[in-house]
Amino acid sequence: MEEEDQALFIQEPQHRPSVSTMEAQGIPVIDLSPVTSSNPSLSSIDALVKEIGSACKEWGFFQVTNHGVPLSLRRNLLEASKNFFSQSLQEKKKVSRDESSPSGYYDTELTRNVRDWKEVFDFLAKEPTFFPLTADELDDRVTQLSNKSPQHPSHFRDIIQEYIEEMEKLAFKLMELIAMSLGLQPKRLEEFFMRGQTSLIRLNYYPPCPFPHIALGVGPHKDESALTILAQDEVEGLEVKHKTHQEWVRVKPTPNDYIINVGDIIQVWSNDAYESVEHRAIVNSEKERFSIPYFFFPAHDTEVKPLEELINEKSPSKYRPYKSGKFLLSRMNSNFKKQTEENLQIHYYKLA
Ligand SMILES: O=C(O)CCC(=O)C(=O)O
Ligand SMILES: [Fe+2]
Repeated sequence: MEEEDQALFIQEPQHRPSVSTMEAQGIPVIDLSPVTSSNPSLSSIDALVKEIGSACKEWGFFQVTNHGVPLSLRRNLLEASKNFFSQSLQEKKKVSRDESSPSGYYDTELTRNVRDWKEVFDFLAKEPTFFPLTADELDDRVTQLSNKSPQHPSHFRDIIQEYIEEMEKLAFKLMELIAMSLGLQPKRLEEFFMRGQTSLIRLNYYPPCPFPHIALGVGPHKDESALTILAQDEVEGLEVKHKTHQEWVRVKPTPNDYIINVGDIIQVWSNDAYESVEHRAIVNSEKERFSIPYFFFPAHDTEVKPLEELINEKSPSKYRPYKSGKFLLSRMNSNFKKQTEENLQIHYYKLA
């Protein structure tokens, strides 16, 4: 990052990290071998579906083991990410994100209008990605987005593409399990992703921060995705807002597992049965930290609304429909440039 004015990063007192934050006890660790091994038994899948359902309901966050993603691939991508970010700012800026495309390098992102202490590199999972041209709900013009590729490291594009394929496989498996846990047909949610996707992978780099008590790596937010699959390195930093006692709890790094969180879209599809949970990343003054979230998104023109099977007279729809791509673009715009008003949140679509 460039030499910066500290004032830009200062969080409001209520958002500042606390030194005494507890390490989370009980974030569910779920073994996916029933769906990743070659001959699973029906009863083990049944038990898995139940575990996923209660993790989504109670936490909105869980970790998965035996997920089937080759560890070597994850290590290679982490290595490539380290190589990329270790370059000079001038080199990194050759692949800068700009207002017309969300892909590329960026070191001035905001979350809810405060600067994050981080650098990122974003890469679209599909090329081209069809996306709304503007966030205006009345404008139906569509554009095609493509990726920026750094020169260095040399195999960057191949590694990231291979990794995205693995993330997609895992995301589809998780969507099936989540659908089943809601009492839906296993493939019920797949259709939203088959016509296209706006899925995105992000390389996060959090440099050591000289004032970690007043800044954050990523400010508190909920992911706009259907779900997110996060790889963290061995340095802790992720914190999750506990659903019942509303305190921040720290997620212990598990370098071989993945952290899964329910995003805003599942919250709406499930009509609030599963909620998208607020989370943030803290920074520290000594160690750098890397993380790699994969945000799984349906086609941009997907009209997101509670699923018919899950609403009835007794439990009516809690949301008015919105277009997935419009919401995402509005958030991308407000993360890119400081706004005068509060940025768009999922509760905006909530029916009174
Ligand atoms: O770095 C982390 O652990 C979390 C990152 C995150 O929440 C995000 O990029 O949306
Ligand atoms: Fe996030």
